[in-house]
Amino acid sequence: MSAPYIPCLDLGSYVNGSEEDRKKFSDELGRAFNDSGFVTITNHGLSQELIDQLYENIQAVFALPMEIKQKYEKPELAGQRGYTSPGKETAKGAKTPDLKEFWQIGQEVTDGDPVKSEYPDNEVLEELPDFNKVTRAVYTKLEENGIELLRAIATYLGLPINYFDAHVHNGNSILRGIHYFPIEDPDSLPADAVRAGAHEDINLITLLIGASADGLEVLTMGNEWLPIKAHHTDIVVNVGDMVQRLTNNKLKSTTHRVVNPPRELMKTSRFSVPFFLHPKSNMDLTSLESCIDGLHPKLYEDMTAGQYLDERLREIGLKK
Ligand SMILES: O=C(O)CCC(=O)C(=O)O
Ligand SMILES: [Fe+2]
Repeated sequence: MSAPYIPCLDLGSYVNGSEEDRKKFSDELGRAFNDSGFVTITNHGLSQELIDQLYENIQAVFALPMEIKQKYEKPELAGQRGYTSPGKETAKGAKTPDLKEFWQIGQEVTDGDPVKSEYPDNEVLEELPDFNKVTRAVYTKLEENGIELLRAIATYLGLPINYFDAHVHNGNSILRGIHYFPIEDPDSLPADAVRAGAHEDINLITLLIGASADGLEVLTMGNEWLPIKAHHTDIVVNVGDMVQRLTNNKLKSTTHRVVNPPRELMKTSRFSVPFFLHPKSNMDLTSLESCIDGLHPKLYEDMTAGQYLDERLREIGLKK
């Protein structure tokens, strides 16, 4: 169950519901994104079996010896595919890198779309053949959910329901498996070292599969950190900077972080799997005219999604 500030919505009522149910879902989603920028979602169509397989596989990857994992670390890909070791990503504006390692999986283009040439190949993990199959299934399901959520947002914004469809078809989305590793000696850490420093997501929207332990917090409008209490099987969904830009801050890309566990749990791992839904790089993120008026002057420079992503990857240290 989530705190009332973060509503829990039934995605099944949108995907399979009546016109009235769909309108209600889209209004509630839009209002929440206008307010806290976060919701949790039930009835998302990912079976418990698939989620369990995902976690088994994610845990198995990070349990591999470092020399195996590093075979799949390609700094020239700016962490966008395969493995990224501890100490590489630093939240924008922070000095100390996050206490995490991660693995990224990107889009597979299979319909002859020329956008294929823009995407590096996925790293195929030879040691765990199931990993590639399971993560691909999760990628596809989360992408489908994300497209439905963007349709509901388009309706809320008064845009044609399929406004985002062509932009996200074969988009540059990323599934990221994260391991927040055990901290053996907390006293040896810099005082500002955290699992994930306060940040906003870069992409359109993020869908996060039930993190394996507490720790995720969002910054409320009252400037307080609120822990997210999602049920293990729920998906947490939040607005990213690309939707915030497009809507000239009508929908909020809310700051969030992952805090370190209490001292007695420092030696435990935390796993989570966000899916960062990105459009194709040529999507224009110029703020919608309908979101600009005397009370809401235009805040952002015009930019494409590709230009914006490039700028942000440099800011967080993944791209040199
Ligand atoms: O691990 C989590 O619960 C959140 C991760 C996150 O916010 C991110 O990777 O952008
Ligand atoms: Fe995030």
